[in-house]
Amino acid sequence: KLGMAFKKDENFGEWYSEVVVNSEMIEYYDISGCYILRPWAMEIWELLKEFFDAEIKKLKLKPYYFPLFVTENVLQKEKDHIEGFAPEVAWVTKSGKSDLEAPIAIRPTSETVMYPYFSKWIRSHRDLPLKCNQWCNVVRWEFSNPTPFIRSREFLWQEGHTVFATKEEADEEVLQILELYRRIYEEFLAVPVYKGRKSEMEKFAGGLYTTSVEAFIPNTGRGIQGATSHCLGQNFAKMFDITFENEKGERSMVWQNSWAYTTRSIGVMVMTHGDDKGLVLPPRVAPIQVIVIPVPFKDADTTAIKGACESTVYTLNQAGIRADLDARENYSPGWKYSQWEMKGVPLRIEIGPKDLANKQVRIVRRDNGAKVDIPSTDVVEQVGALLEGIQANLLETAKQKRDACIKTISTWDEFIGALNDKKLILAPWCDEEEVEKDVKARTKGELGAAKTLCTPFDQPDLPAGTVCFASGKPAQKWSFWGRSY
Ligand SMILES: O=C1CCCN[C@@H]1CCCn1cnc2cc(F)c(Cl)cc2c1=O
Ligand SMILES: [Mg+2]
Repeated sequence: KLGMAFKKDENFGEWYSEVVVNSEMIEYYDISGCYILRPWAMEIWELLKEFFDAEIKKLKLKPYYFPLFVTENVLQKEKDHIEGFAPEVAWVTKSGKSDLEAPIAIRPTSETVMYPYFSKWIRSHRDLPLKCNQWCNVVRWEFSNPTPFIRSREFLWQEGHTVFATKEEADEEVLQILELYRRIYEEFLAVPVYKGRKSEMEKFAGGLYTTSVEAFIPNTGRGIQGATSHCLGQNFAKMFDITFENEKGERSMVWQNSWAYTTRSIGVMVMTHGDDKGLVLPPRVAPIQVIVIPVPFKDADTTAIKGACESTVYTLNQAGIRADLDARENYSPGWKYSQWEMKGVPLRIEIGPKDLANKQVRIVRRDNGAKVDIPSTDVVEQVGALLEGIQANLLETAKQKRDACIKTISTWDEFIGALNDKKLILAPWCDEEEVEKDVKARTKGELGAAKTLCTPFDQPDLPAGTVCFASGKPAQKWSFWGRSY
């Protein structure tokens, strides 16, 4: 069966589940919140990883792999680090029929796994900076509605954990990594994001401050954290006794960062670009950028047509373009068009007897359906230009849709109105946590409460005398508010 049963603008949740399955990214699994990531998803993950890993290697990050398991007493090391998270920790309590002496946790994140060894490895300033990154899975036994890529009980991520002698070095790296996350979203996934700082209430409790890139899903009117880069300050140095002897022979505590992005990024891309024909892939993350399909005609020379298709694929591959041939005999061209549209392949090339005779190929764009006939000799240049055009068009279109959802407000009534209109709200705020808590309390409901998403680095000017939309006190900053994933 082909085609979508649900429409994006009518049944977003069902549409999304259908797209990730029909495009062969996801297979549902018999444990709730767990999903099988199939090649069409893993190849995207690998393309993102290729970029990010190369970039952090330039920053001198070293690859590590720490154990999946952490003992109870180490995990509990610091109450406030894991307060509130305890219910989502998964525990191993038995092996075979026998109970383990002490339960062992499966890592939900790796601070407590790594930092005792950072303490052991770091003695002198010569051991700094320490730059550790691992690509792995983590488990968080969440109970809120599981969603493929977006919220799952196991997910893939990279987690960077770095250690510096000075706060200045840490502060600088936090922003370098955040810029890489922006690039992942805007340059690869074609998803617009805002860089900003989390509030004291929303930040990572164990850290000093949290920065993030924030996306927005217009269909649900919800913000979504794309990736996060924390400065941990010296909090974990204190917890885990990570100190070093500086040049003057004094013992000092280190400054640390930690940062991550996850397979959630793939789900954000699906939600942003998908349409009622299925997935729409940005070329820079498309496992197949061009699918070439022979269009045989009753007595036409099918061998010649197939030959033309094969040489087109070869020529494109030689130019570094990810092209493939769909020469399956048991499917009609029309069926193939629908299937590759469902999988979101950016370009389709059709070659039939007429095209062969005219020494041309027909190219069809997935993003806007445009068809163009081009001379076979120009195929590499034209395909390259079209792929760049699609990449840019997807980002621009997504930016316009997101910007159309932004509502700048100044009063409580306007805030509630915008919230009900599924807007991304930009509001003047007094920056008091009590007020943030109060807004959460006053907007509680089945759709979830409103919260601060981030305080964007790029601040509009705040006229003197502007008051906080919720408290009426003098506003200190503009912040993004809204419901979120
Ligand atoms: O976000 C990152 C970047 C990469 C490394 N980690 C930090 C903070 C992670 C917060 N966090 C997030 N979720 C958690 C869930 C848990 F069950 C426990 Cl015990 C702890 C946490 C927890 O600390
Ligand atoms: Mg969580």
